[in-house]
Amino acid sequence: MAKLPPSVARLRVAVRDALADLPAGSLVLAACSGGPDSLALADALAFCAPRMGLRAGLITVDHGLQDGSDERAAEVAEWARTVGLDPAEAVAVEVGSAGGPEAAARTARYAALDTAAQRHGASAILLGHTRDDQAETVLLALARGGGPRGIAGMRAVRGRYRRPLLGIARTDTHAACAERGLKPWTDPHNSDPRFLRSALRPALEVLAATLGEDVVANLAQTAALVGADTDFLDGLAREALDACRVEGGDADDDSASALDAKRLAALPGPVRQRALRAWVLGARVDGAALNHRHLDAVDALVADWRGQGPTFLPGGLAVRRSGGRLTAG
Ligand SMILES: Nc1ncnc2c1ncn2[C@@H]1O[C@H](COP(=O)(O)OP(=O)(O)OP(=O)(O)O)[C@@H](O)[C@H]1O
Repeated sequence: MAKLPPSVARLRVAVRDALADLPAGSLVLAACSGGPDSLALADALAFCAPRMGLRAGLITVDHGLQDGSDERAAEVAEWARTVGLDPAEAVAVEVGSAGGPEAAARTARYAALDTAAQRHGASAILLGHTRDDQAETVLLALARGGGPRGIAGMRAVRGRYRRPLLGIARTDTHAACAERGLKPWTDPHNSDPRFLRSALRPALEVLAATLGEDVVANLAQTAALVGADTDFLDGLAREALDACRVEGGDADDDSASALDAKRLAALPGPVRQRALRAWVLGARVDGAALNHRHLDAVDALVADWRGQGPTFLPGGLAVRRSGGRLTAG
């Protein structure tokens, strides 16, 4: 019997490990662009799922942004049927313009994937982000001053989404496609420098040439380490937040409860700042527009209190301190 190529084996092990906790009979969907990463992922899923007592399907989203994208999506769905993925669906979406082309496509894509998962009762949706994508994410977060939350990069599990390939090199997904005779589609955006990630690729190549090939793995490893620390601190912050809550504000008001400023001030900075972030996010703030300057201003009401006025957050939420209490409304 021919030996399994290492790239194919690594992908299958990664997919198997990522699905190990799912009960038998669960449906897992691969989100597949038709590109090499998610095609290799879908192929590994088609192999692993039946051997694990799981059901497996594929969703490909047609963003309608390029000529022939509908045909490409139909081809991906057709291929999926041939390898036994069921459901195998091409879903067309309308892409808006909010936040720029990449963000608008992403928003439409995730909405379509969520809807498909609900329609089919899927337990998990798999994304094909690789170790190289993770390294790019970390580099971008470092360059933008993203802080630990940004440097933690993409999470292996986020709600129903899973990323089995975060530890797998892009060279492996490409090799696996070649070994398995898969014909990935090359997204012209992936080499279009107008798109930020594409623009980062040469920067990573320079870093790898200067510091050694391990740079990509090390950046991805940094994300995993920082992610674990961040999760731990977030857990402490949630407990601390609950301990700081006091009755306050208008009983009819569904805004966040009031907080005891003195108790907050006694917390270590990293825990306090995370607790305050969790608190405002629970108070109908526009989370996507919330940045560190907003959070610093909220923190100053506790840690640098000089009788200052309210701090206004995206979405119109006002955080104020009075009578030793912090309220948001
Ligand atoms: N049109 C799409 N339909 C379904 N899923 C998609 C689509 N585009 C992206 N995805 C999912 O999101 C992941 C990340 O997409 P992105 O375009 O950033 O990645 P990529 O590294 O170019 O991956 P790929 O080689 O799979 O295209 C993909 O691996 C795939 O799981």
